[in-house]
Amino acid sequence: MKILKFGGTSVGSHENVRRIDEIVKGQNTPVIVVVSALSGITDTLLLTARTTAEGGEFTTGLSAIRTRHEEMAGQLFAGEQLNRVLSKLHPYFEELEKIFQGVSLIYELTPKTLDKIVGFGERMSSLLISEFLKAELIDSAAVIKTDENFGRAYVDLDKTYQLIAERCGNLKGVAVAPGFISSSSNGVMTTLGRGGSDYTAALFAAAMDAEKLEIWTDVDGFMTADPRVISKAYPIPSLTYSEAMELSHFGAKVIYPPTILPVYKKGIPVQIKNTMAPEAEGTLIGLEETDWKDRPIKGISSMSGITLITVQGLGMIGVTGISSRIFGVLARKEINVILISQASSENSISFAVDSGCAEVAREGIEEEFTAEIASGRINKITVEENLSIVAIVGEHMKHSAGIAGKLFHTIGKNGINVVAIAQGASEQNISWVVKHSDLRKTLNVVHESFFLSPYIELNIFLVGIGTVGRDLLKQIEQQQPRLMRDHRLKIKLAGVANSRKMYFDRAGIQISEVESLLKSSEEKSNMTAFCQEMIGMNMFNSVFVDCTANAEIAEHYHHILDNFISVVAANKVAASSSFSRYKKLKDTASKKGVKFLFETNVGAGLPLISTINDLQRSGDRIQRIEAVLSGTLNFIFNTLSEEIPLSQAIRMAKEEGYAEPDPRVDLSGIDVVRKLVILARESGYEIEKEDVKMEPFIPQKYFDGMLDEFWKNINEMDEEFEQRRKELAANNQRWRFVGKLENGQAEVALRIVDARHPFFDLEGSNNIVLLTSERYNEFPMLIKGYGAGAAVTAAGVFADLIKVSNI
Ligand SMILES: NC(=O)C1=CN([C@@H]2O[C@H](COP(=O)(O)OP(=O)(O)OC[C@H]3O[C@@H](n4cnc5c(N)ncnc54)[C@H](OP(=O)(O)O)[C@@H]3O)[C@@H](O)[C@H]2O)C=CC1
Ligand SMILES: N[C@@H](CC=O)C(=O)O
Repeated sequence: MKILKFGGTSVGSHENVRRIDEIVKGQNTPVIVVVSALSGITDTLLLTARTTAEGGEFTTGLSAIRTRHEEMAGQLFAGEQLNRVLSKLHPYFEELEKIFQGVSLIYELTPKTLDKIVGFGERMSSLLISEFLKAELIDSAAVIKTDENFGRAYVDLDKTYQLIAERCGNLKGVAVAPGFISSSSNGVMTTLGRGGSDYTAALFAAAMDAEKLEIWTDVDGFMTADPRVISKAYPIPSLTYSEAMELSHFGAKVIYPPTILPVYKKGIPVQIKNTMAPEAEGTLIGLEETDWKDRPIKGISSMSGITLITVQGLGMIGVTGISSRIFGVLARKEINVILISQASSENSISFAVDSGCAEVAREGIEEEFTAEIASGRINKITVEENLSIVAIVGEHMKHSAGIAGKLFHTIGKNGINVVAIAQGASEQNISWVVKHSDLRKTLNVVHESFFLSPYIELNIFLVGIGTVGRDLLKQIEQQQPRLMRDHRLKIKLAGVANSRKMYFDRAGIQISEVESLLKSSEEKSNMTAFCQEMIGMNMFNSVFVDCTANAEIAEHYHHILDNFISVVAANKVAASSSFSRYKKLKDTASKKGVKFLFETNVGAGLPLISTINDLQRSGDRIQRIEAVLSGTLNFIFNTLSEEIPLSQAIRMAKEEGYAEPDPRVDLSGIDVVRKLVILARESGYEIEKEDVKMEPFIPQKYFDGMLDEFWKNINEMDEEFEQRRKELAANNQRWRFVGKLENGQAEVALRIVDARHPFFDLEGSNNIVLLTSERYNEFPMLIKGYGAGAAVTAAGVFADLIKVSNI
């Protein structure tokens, strides 16, 4: 025999009732179908009852209940059968009307009367379903025996099992039973608590030693996390009874927790199935899980609307009876304690309750400890609101070292503050309290770090969609399928800005739509507002990517890193600003456990900074750097010819995407000074830009005015450069703009090199770096290649992004 339980949504429409019929017809064993009230009916019954007791009218509610059932009957039946079903329903409406009249006369609604009223929902739905399935109707109230604890009666299991077995022992086909309702030994109607229909089904299953209990609901089973918050959450194929209990107790409303015990005792498997998608596997609950045996964590549950109350005081230490008094008060006030945390110092006890009961709890405790509070032995009771509880659940956490370590490390790294923690010695559940505003991020972080997510997400906020930024987006779009396939990495663009507009979307911005979304966006670009929005979105694994050359934007890095967001910068301004600022940014990143990466600041995509870092970390010491670090200048010097004068070569460098947004930064030598400073600092030298000796090769007057004037006037230098170029060519010599660091002294200058010099053959916009270190001494390390350009620079930024993702 099987027990199939269908919830309110599953019986909420005639289409769904027809689905139930299909599901039941597919069974090849006797079946007891337990049903809830039609969706919404229990709430209407409760509301109407309460309104009536407060002097309101009941006719509207009653007529809504009547219409709903009559309509459903009209949709399921026709002709003679419809008349028969309606004639069976009408006595219920009449009885209900009489009860409401009684309540309206005496303005009183006892728990006993309320149980009587709400029980009508299941009585009427079971009538409709049994008629439609042409099944026998079992009166659950006659076989489930309880005490008279109305609203949530306690079941007399022995008696109930005996009565069910007697009633259903000879059942051959299909029977339908109302969920939720029961009766006392005096025959008074009781109920099993909200959600009690699951429990009814479990009682039938246990009494009949059923082969299986199937709970048919409107979700695909237990999910790895709350799917309303985590879009990547997916069904857990199997759980043990205790895992299901832990998960259902704590947020996941898939099954009513008391349901588990009767079936667990008999070892009856429970299958959670979706009535709307019967083909989905659902979740199988049993003594042992059938899948995911290697996963320590099966799911994450969460609960919002939590308040944490803390009783604290030096006078509590070593004093017996404090806990008993705290929880005694709460028990007397019928307040359910959801989580308890006490440090071994005994200096404080914190407990979490539903926010709706927090005030009553606080008052009760203050009253209980009036004397201790007055004498200062206990401080004022503290109440923290707007909290959520999150729990990870899994039987294999037991004796698995490192789970808590990994959990709290990951949470902390994402800037989430843990307000309180509790772990039972059963080691099946670690629960902790966070601010409600951190809930989404917490769930995402944990879901990902424990491999519950099918992929890792990196949330990108990109500023600057010019030569580099645009190519970066293109590369991400092209590479995304591969990253997903090989590394389970999804790069999600959550915010973008150029100098005019900005745009955000937590769900992810389609790369192909970036330009048009920015164009139509109503948000004007403003970096303070951008950072505010980005930080406020509180997304995990967030990275701010700066593909501008803007100094103001660089000012925001500290605030960004301080808020646990990594920074990847193509912009060189921050890393080459004052040493104290550079150091502060690095320290902040390290303190906050995020990354500040700027590999492309020198040599575009060439691995210069990372190589120096590796040498340093492995104990080497950089003694000397000699380098050509300007792609633009090298391109210009390689391009100048009789046909191409200086001014045209500069334009070409700009068009090729090598030059800075303002090419004077390249021509003045400032760009190379910045780069040399960055390399020196990464090599361990405390150096400022002003310390770098620079010999300009273009007169200062061309850099003083506006950019337009520069473009207009720079051709004045063409002739002189052509003259000098010819002389060099005649001597088989070339210009190279060289940066040098030696003995901590740095200089940049235009040098003339001949064919014997290693920099002579440096083509196009290439860069070259000779690193002399304690280990690379006689023969310095040489790194050479493209040192500018959209594709290589974007690739360098991309590589930094991948480093942030830690794949
Ligand atoms: N090009 C290269 O080879 C290399 C470049 N870099 C660095 O990469 C950075 C970008 O260079 P590149 O792409 O060539 O420059 P572009 O001029 O092509 O692009 C700059 C982008 O920054 C945007 N921007 C400028 N100011 C702001 C602001 N205040 N707020 C928001 N966005 C702003 C611009 O917006 P809008 O479109 O509205 O003007 C534009 O989208 C520079 O720092 C450069 O030094 C590093 C290595 C190599
Ligand atoms: N403008 C720079 C670009 C790379 O940093 C250069 O020309 O090298």
